[in-house]
Amino acid sequence: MAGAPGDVAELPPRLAIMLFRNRVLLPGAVVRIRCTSPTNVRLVEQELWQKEDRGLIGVLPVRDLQHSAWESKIKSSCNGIPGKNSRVFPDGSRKNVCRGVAARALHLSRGMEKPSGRVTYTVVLEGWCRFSLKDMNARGSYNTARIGQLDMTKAEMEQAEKDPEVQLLGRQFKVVASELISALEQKQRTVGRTKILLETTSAHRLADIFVANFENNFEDRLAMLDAVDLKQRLVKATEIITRHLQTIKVAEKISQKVEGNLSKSQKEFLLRQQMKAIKEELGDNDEDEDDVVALEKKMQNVGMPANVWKHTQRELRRLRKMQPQQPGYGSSRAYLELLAELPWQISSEERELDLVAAKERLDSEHYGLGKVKKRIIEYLAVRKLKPDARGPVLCFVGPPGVGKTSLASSIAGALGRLFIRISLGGVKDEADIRGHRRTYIGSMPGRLIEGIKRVGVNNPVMLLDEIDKTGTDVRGDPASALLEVLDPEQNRTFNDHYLNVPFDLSKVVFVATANRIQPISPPLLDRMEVIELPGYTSEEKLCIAMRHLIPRVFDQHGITVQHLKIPEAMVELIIQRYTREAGVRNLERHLAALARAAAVKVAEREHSIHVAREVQAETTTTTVVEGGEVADGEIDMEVEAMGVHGRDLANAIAGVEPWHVDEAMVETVLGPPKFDGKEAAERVSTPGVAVGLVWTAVGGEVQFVEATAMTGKGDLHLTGQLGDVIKESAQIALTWVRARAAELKLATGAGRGLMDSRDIHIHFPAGAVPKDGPSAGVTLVTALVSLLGKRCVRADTAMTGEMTLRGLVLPVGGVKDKILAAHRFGIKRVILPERNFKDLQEVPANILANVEILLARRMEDVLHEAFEGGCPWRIQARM
Ligand SMILES: Nc1ncnc2c1ncn2[C@@H]1O[C@H](COP(=O)(O)OP(=O)(O)OP(=O)(O)O)[C@@H](O)[C@H]1O
Repeated sequence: MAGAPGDVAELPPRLAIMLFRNRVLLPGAVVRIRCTSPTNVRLVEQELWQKEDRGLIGVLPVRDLQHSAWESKIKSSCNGIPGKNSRVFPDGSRKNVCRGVAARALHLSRGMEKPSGRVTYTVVLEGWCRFSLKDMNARGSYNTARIGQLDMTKAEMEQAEKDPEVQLLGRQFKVVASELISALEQKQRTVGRTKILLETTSAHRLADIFVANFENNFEDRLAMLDAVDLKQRLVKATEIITRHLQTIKVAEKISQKVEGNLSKSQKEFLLRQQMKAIKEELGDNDEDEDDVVALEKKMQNVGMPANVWKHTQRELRRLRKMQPQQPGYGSSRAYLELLAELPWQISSEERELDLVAAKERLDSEHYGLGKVKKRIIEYLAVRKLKPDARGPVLCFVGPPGVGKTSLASSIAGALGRLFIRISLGGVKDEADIRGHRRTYIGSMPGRLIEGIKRVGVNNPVMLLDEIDKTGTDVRGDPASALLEVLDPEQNRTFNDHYLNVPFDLSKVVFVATANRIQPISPPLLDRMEVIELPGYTSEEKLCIAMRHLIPRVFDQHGITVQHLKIPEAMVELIIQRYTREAGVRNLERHLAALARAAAVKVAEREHSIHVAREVQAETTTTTVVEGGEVADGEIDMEVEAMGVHGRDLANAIAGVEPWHVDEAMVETVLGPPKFDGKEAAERVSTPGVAVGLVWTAVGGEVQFVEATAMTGKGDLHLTGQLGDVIKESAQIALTWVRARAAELKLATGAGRGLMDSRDIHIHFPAGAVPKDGPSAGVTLVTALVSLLGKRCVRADTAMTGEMTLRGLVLPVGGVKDKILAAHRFGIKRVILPERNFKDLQEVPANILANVEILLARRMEDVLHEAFEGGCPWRIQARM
């Protein structure tokens, strides 16, 4: 026996029969079965395992219901009754279709023997050819049957295949079969082996194999088994496979239709669900994803311009693709959060500008400053008439604490806009204004965008504080970035490097402040209108303190005039002895210190009142009986404790005298006076010291110049924080003095010796204030003449001015500030270059009434006024 299944030479007349419950083995099909029942185990053992040759057995399909019936039928009717080989159906009918398939074992394996002695076999069987059951013998340990071969032999088959009808049916079947293979191939199932069979195997054999492979229905398989006739078999197989093919096609169509009906968003939803599931599997936190959704929602509502929205969408997509642990996720998120938080469309409502109210507001918040307030009102009036007018940017220039910031905030109040202060002090990097590009690690938006984010509206009043303190270095020029900010043409599309999309700053009202004009770059200055605030006189400071600072400080510390009284005299004392500033910042600080001290006292008082009442409550819960007699049980009046907490505090101590600030208290709180008005007199009490007036970033300043002589070769040494110009001034001063030694009567005696053989050392001791102005020439000469003539300069005199080699005194700047500084310092006489006369108009009258101004054209005039009478070289002053 050889060849492929179906190519049957001859079957033996009797075969051992194995019953297949609800399964049909067809020729060409391969099954793997595990035999555990004693009958089958014995069958396998004897018919297959113990035979050297490959054994053949008969496989007979039976229905479940039939199974037991068969057992009995086989015993009663099938056995030994030829012609009764019929299949018994549940309805009791009998059909003459009792057929099976002879099968050969391709592989056999024997299971381990169990302790009970039982063994099992696993058999791989291949269907070989159909047979009919003639009779069954169940007398042995398993069934055997006499059989008759049904399938044709190879030679008969070849003959039959020549029939054109068989050939046609065969071709038809192969067409359907190959269609099925291609349909399955599309689904990427492994159908390779079946495909090969299609080309190499005859149609009738293929029919059995296809049905065995693709059809699970017991009845159909049974029908196939019954189809002994070739034509019938091909027709049956074509029908079964066609049906199978249709089912696949319909399923395909339905799934395509369903897919087509899914909208893009549904697909996205499905994909997201899948992603969520995957993330859950991976243990990734899904909160971030929810956050991103919230972020996107927020962004949809902030009214971004279309181009920004497009850009944002792109960034969002990028973020979604990232894992939260991935580097760059955090920065990408922070960036998107900034985009979501910026007020693209949010403006605070600008109320109708009431100029009268604005003026009242300015007056109520600031004392004096008449000119400044006038200019602000003009500025507001223009805005009222033409709201989108591209007026100049106001720039308040003045020393610290003169109210620049608070004026800007009053403008915001008058316009009904929000106020934001951007500090530009020390900004040297352009990125501080414009932000870093996002490629930098730790990049951030610039201060302007950051400020806009903080304030939350796109039309605030933005104060560019200390605009003069921006410097230029290798990291770029912040001033040029500011130019763009302040230019109405350009700030509509302000481009912050970090933001990377334009932001409209055109609705922002810019106000700037500076201590000095000089450091501001000319193009920037050109875009601004400078309003100077020079500093206050003592009288102005007193008024500011009484009207504005004290009420504000009290309010900030939760105390009232019922707790503390600061008399004017004490405020004056603080102004004179504890502060020497142009503004009122330190004054405010000192007043705050007094208020704090008072707050402590008030709190202590509160505590003592509280305890006293409680004691009273306990001891006075006694009975008071009219007539003065105490009678048990007769209660007329009960005395109750008073609550003195919280708001009752003011009432509780209402009866208590307010705390009056006196000199002793000022000293206790603020320490001993810092300035006593005698400093100048003390310092000029030795020859070689002169008092000059200089101008610095913090306004006018009093400056001592000390000159000494020591053994040397007649060199000049200069110390202090000095610039080149002042060094030159010192050289001119020495040259001038040496040239006039005789005239000044310095060239004789000790003076002469000092002049020629000794080094001169000039020192500017006042702190670390850099001094570069040219205006120290006059003071330097005076100090040298004092040193060499061994005469002291008048104690109450200060001077300012530059000079030429020929002794002409040149005009200088900042005269008003310098005179204010001298006044603060307690100096009574100021020597000025004659040509600065016009500057005196700016000096408040009350100052001029207190400080004597002496004007000089030549250096000799200055010297005449600087030294106290009796000067040996007294020169006629030309005033
Ligand atoms: N004329 C004034 N009337 C009332 N208060 C004033 C006046 N000038 C200054 N102040 C008060 O003095 C304090 C300091 O003023 P502000 O902070 O505006 O000074 P500034 O000139 O901006 O100083 P800086 O240049 O240091 O920022 C504030 O409390 C301010 O209200």
